[in-house]
Amino acid sequence: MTMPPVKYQRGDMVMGRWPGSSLYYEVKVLAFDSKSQLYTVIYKDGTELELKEQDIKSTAGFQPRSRSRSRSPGRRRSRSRSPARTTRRSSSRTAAAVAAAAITDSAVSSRRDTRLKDVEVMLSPVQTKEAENNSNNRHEKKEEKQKEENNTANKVNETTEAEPEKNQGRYNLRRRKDDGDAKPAETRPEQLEEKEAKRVGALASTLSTPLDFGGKIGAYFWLLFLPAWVFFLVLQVNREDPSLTNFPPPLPPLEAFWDAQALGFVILWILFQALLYVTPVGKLSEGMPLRSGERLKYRTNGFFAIVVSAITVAAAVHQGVDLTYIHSHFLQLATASLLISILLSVYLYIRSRYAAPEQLALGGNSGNVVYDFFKGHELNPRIKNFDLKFFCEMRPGLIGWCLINFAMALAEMKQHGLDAPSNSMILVNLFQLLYVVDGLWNEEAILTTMDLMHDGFGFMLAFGDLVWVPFTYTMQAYYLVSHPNPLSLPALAAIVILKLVGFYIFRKSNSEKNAFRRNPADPRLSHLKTIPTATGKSLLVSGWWGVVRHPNYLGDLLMALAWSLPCGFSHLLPWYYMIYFIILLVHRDSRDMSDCRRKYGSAWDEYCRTVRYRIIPRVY
Ligand SMILES: NC(=O)c1ccc[n+]([C@@H]2O[C@H](COP(=O)([O-])OP(=O)(O)OC[C@H]3O[C@@H](n4cnc5c(N)ncnc54)[C@H](OP(=O)(O)O)[C@@H]3O)[C@@H](O)[C@H]2O)c1
Ligand SMILES: CC(C)=CCC[C@@H](C)[C@H]1CC[C@H]2C3=C(CC[C@]12C)[C@@]1(C)CC[C@H](O)C(C)(C)[C@@H]1CC3
Repeated sequence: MTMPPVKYQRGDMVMGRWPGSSLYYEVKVLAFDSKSQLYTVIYKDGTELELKEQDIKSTAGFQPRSRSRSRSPGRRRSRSRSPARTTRRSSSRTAAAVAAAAITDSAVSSRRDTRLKDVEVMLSPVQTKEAENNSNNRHEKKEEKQKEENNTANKVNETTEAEPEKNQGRYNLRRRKDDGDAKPAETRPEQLEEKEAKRVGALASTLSTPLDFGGKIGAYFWLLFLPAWVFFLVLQVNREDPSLTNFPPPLPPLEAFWDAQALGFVILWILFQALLYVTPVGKLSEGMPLRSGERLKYRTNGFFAIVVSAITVAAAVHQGVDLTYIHSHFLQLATASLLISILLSVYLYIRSRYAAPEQLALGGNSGNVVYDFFKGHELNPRIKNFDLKFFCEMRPGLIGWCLINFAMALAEMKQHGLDAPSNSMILVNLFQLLYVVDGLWNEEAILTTMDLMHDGFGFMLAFGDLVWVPFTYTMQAYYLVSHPNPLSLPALAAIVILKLVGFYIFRKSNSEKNAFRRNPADPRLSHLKTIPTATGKSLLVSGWWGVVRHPNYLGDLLMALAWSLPCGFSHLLPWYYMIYFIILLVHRDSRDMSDCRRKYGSAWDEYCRTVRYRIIPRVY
């Protein structure tokens, strides 16, 4: 069977109809999916849509508009206008003005959301002659409004008429279906047939997304560097003087890395956590809507899991189990975990090759085996209801981190003949325990984070969750075992205050965003201002998210500082987490910035203009 030729080519400038209206805007063709027969186009404000061929026209069929031709938006605005246009001038706003005007109290905006019939991006709309005639006759008033110029801003249109309703299901605004807070305005499952949604998912997953982490070469580098770095830290921290001047640490014989019993313990630990995860205790929480419109269910019983784990460990210690084994076999335990994370990543890579397109993440499809293996391609790999990514991120490594810290406290007592751990060790243990317990208590909030919503599950996260977190986040506690650092009372008090301030910012900001994403009409958030976006989702622009663009990172960084301070300043090694964390969060922030720019177009630009700093107010 021969396929009909593709009418529009990648890079063509054409006119694309805006969903639910008779308006056409100049768009650029980005891709065509032969399976779904949908074109991906990009509007001038950066919003991407998938359109059918019948909703695309070549520019030739459109009335030339002298006002918009070959003039920059700036020049157009400053141009003198005909008297006939003066009545419209007030709404011929600059992009910034429109978006600024669109910053509304969330109470108002959520009320407005429920009345919305359409969300419109104003991008120099142009109509076909036919449509214009009709409009002239039927909707004179509306036509007036539609003709107004506005090049890049998103605008929420409250006044659209019935026509959009019948059109809506034919268009696919990418990301709409994974929007949590767009229900009233956007998510109309009955209008979007399942088949259509699947096709959108399929198209989205085949689009190439920009490569992260230094691209293909970067992936090779990270694959080798990350495990090597873990071993470097583990070998270094054991030394009496773990300073950089003693680099590189002497390499032990290869056999020293391996211990079958250690592998057995790691497997047992993971199975134990898996058993707790599947135990039908606790809430079944809904994830954010996927591209297919589906919402997965997650068993969020993390707090139950850590409590049962703590009781089990306490009982084992009581029975005489020597947990200092973890300190003395750290290297072998790390090797065993690395092996498991590699095997898991191979499994994940293979199954992602057979996964349905709508189950894939938007990254990890470069076609390069190493990059895709590293980045991960399947969004939510599951064995029946067992969600591998969620489980790995929240259970064995995270709870294992606390177990290892506790073992380090016991090792410190044993090594120095103490009746109780040192103050520094207690602080590090309690601070990090609080962080983990909080994460598990608010486990549902993880469902609105980048990793869960957008990232595929591959080596990076599998290794990060099973090796990186338990074996490098425990460096401070490990360091303190052989490098005691007595703390004065004022120092101790200052560190505790720092931790609490950081924790407060972290928790409040994460909860605010999570509550808003889950229910934007939440009355507790009615005092907050928001910016509507073309996807139907809004952005918080006051409250914590109006202070900086990532207030949660700020709180996290303050806490990280409080974790390193108890170790003193004699070595750089216990500061490793702080340094790594700054790099990680700065990189995550810029990754998120470009993702959000792609998703929200000029609304995101407006958010960035309103909230100028990324993580630290007035600094960064
Ligand atoms: N300890 C560690 O190793 C570690 C590592 C990384 C992260 N973390 C912590 O994990 C938590 C989650 O971090 P994350 O990196 O996933 O990022 P995040 O800040 O939780 O999520 C970013 C997402 O939030 C939404 N968003 C951004 N600005 C918004 C606004 N103004 N209003 C409403 N929604 C907005 C956007 O998603 P949508 O618009 O699509 O909803 C954006 O993609 C953070 O607290 C972070 O500190 C810890
Ligand atoms: C391999 C490397 C260098 C990176 C992998 C990153 C990975 C270790 C982190 C990515 C997201 C992080 C995260 C937490 C732990 C570390 C990550 C998985 C988190 C579960 C820690 C506890 C918090 O309360 C949290 C907010 C739930 C965290 C969510 C993000």
